[in-house]
Formats: sequence, C-alpha cells, structure tokens
Amino acid sequence: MIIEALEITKKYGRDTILSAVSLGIEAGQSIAVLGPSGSGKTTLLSLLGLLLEPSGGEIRLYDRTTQGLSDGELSNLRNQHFGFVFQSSQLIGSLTVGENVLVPARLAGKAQEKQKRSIEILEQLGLASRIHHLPHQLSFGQKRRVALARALILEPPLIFADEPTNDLDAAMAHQVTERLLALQHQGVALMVATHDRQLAEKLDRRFLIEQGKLTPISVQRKEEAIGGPLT
Ligand SMILES: Nc1ncnc2c1ncn2[C@@H]1O[C@H](COP(=O)(O)OP(=O)(O)OP(=O)(O)O)[C@@H](O)[C@H]1O
Repeated sequence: MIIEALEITKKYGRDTILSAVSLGIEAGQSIAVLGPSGSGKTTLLSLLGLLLEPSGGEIRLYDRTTQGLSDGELSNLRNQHFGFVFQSSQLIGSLTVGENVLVPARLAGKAQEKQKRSIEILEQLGLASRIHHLPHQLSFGQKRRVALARALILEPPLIFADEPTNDLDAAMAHQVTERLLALQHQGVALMVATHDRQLAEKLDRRFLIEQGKLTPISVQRKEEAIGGPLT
C-alpha cells in the first residue's frame, strides 16, 4: 500500500465532512472518487496527499504512520512520493513553464539532474514550444498540462488529480485522460476526483462520497453517480 487512510474523520468546526473513511491505494492502481459538489472529494485527496491533517483516524504511508510528523517532514514526503494536479495548485506566475516544471526538483536539490527530463516531459505533453512562456501566456488546457508535467518531474509513484479534465474541451480532456492512463500503464498509481464519466470508467476502482461516507460503486450505483447508463 502506498498510502492508506484508516477510519479517518475530517471536521471543519461543527461540520463533519468525512466520517470513518478508510481507503488505500496500491502501487500502479487507479481510483476514481466521485460525489456531488461539496461532498468532500478534494478534502479526501488532500488528506491522503498529506496536505491536510485528519481530525481523527490515521494515515499511513508505506505502512508507517504519518501522525506527529512536522510540516517540514510532511512536505518532504509529499515532494518525494506524490505528484499533484489540483485546481488550486497554481503555477508560479513569475517563473517560466520550464522553471515551474522544475520546482519540485529544485526543492529536492535535483534541478540540474532533472533539466533534460523536464524538456522531455514538456515535449511529450505538446508544450515544447511554450517552455519559455510565462503562465499568463498559456491557455487553460496548457496550464493544466504544465501542472501535470510538474507533477511528473520527480517520477512519483502516486499522482493525485483533482478534476483533471474539468473545464477542458473534449479533445483536451481526451488528451489528459490518455496521458493519465499512459502513466498508469507505466506503473504510476492514480487517485482522481472527477465528475468525468469517461475518465472514471477507465480507472480500476470507483468510490462515491456521500454524506461523509465513502462507498465502493457497484455498476448500478455507478450509473447513478456518473449520470446515465453504462455502455
Ligand atoms: N477550509 C475549510 N473550512 C471550512 N469548510 C471547508 C474548508 N474546506 C472545505 N470545506 C467544506 O468541506 C466540504 C467539502 O469540500 P470539498 O472541496 O472537499 O468538496 P468537493 O467534493 O471536492 O466539491 P467540488 O466537487 O465542488 O470540488 C464543503 O462543504 C466545503 O465547504
């Protein structure tokens, strides 16, 4: 198990967002988390991604507890083991595309070593001609792909993606989906919060968050959750 939540609860003030949720992800596995807006998908990904602390329960990384670790230790673990493609994980406006992609490598003291790889990833994502551009000079879909490139630079075993195809046109959503699936093919585990039915259907397991509870989606529930019969 790369990361595992054991009976975790998350409260904001009096609101219980997640209640006794358990979920783990193995190397190379892909999981879709579905649920209505505000149900707690981003919260769950943030907890498993060690960006948020649970109010109760435990999160284990490679079978070792993460309880009691300092912010610095958590930050190192995130940088080492996870890539994030989050709506909120904005690019740094004053850095070029190439520099943004290298930020995790710089934090790990590997900027020089990863320089060549950053160019290769940007080429694979069709962004080679944008390497010296600043984020404000990019389209929405291009920014999303730069965030994906940044998530891949240190070749993490697990990528968290929050609505990776949201607000993209069909062709771009297809490209991002194919890229994520290609990563899984290479052995990368994926944990994806999504409303995108086509993406969710292609992942190994699907879960629904509703009223603070996480349940595996059977075929029938999947139809309800992702809007329409399966083909
Ligand atoms: N920092 C916070 N303080 C208080 N409440 C919060 C905080 N962050 C999230 N919430 C609340 O927690 C609930 C779950 O939010 P979350 O962003 O996880 O939902 P979501 O399922 O990802 O929604 P969406 O599909 O709209 O992105 C929401 O009701 C939200 O208002």
